[in-house]
Formats: sequence, structure tokens, C-alpha cells
Amino acid sequence: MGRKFFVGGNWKCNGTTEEVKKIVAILNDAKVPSQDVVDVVVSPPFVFLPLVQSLLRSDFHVAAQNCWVKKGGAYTGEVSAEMLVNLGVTWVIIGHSERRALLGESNEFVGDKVAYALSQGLKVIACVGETLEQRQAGSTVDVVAAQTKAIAERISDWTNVVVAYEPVWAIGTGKVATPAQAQEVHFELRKWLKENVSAEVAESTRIIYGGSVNGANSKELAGQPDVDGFLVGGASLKPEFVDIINSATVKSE
Ligand SMILES: O=C(CO)COP(=O)(O)O
Repeated sequence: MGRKFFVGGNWKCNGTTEEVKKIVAILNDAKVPSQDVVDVVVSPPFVFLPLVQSLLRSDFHVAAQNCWVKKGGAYTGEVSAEMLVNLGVTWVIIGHSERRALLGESNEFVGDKVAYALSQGLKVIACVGETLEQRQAGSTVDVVAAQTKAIAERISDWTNVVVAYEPVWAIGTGKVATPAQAQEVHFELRKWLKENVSAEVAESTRIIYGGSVNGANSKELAGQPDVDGFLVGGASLKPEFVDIINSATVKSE
């Protein structure tokens, strides 16, 4: 069985109530392939989760952009996995490079978060990716392997995990990885999963690409055999997100 295409929209720390209503209205009107063909998940900031849940079409799903590493309690400013479950949120993005870089989230901390979120029943979009310096030093594969290893050491069931490969140098820069560059790292990640987890997990786990994906480049990227979808930042707040969702059809052409 093939891997179902996955398109996530990471809204990051953007939006007002009015803007959220506008983008949801666009999504609700969009003509896209059915849920059997593509998983669509949008990730608003925490404060807009209930609003988006109340307005968004039922074939699209909602993700939080982060959650706390363990059971809630005296952790001022944090939101726990249990709270997300209580709200009916099904997905969470964990280990985004902005959190790794700006908030100091280590590989181990990210791995612990992934494990805890899964244990509470959330599905996880786990982000990995190298910086420009790491790429230039030739350590891209080592970096993403170490990030993936810290997750693999802490979980046994990959059914509810999507891995997002997001090269830091491509995020928000307009500098997209070439289809060949994306394919190469996705292939290496899948190989790592095969050698270190299992052939089944390698074959079934979706590895999606993130970093300056837009309506003009998504089809070509989607054409790569190991690219199973996208995690979209800036363009997920625009009508072209619909075109990116529709690049799912490339897989069946
Ligand atoms: O970080 C990203 C998605 O999580 C990618 O952001 P951009 O699409 O804005 O480059």
C-alpha cells in the first residue's frame, strides 16, 4: 500500500481572528482530492485552535504547533498534550527548527516530547533538518539521522508519526531545496529508518518536505519518490495552499 500524501500548513505565530476566518473560508471552498488521497492538517497558534476547529471543514484536521514534554502541572505558559486531546486536536508539530534554535530544544527533549504526545494519543509531525553551516560542512545526513535517532530511541510505534524534513536554510528564505536535494535527504532518512527501526516502518512512514514550498514548486517536489507531502509555512496562509494540496494528484499521474 502506498503512503498517503500529507499536506500540513504551519501558520506559525501569525494571524488575527479576521485573518483566520478568511483563510479557513478559502480552505472550506477549495476543491481538493478526498481524504483517501491526501491528509490535510492546518496548524494555527494555540489561541485560534477552537475557532479553527469550529469553522474548518470536517475532512481537514488541526494540529497544535507544540506541546509540553510531560503531564501538565506547574509549567507556566505551557500547553499539555492532555489539553490538546481534551480539545479534540488530533495532531501536534514537534521539534520545529524555530523552537530548536530559538528556544533551545535539544534532540533529546524533542524525542521526549514526541514519545509523550504519542502516549497521549496525539499524532505527531516530527521535524528534522540541518542548518546551512551543517550542509556546507557535509554533515546533513548525520544531523538528520541524530535527530531521528533521538526519537527512535524513545518510541516503538511509528504509525502516528510523520517526519518533516525541513532544511533550516530553506525555511522562510524563498530558497527551496531542489527536488534532487529533497529526494536525496528523504531517501537517506528512509534508509536510516530501514536500517535502524524496520523495513516496514521505513516503507510506511511519511516523510514530508518543508522549506519555501509554494504553489509553483510543489508539483515538481511531489514528483520525487520519497517526498510524501509537505509542511508549508508562509504559503499556507495564502490561497496557493490549495494548489499545494492539489499537488497530491502528481502521485497518481
Ligand atoms: O517552517 C516551515 C514549515 O514548518 C516552512 O516555512 P516556509 O514555507 O515559510 O519556508
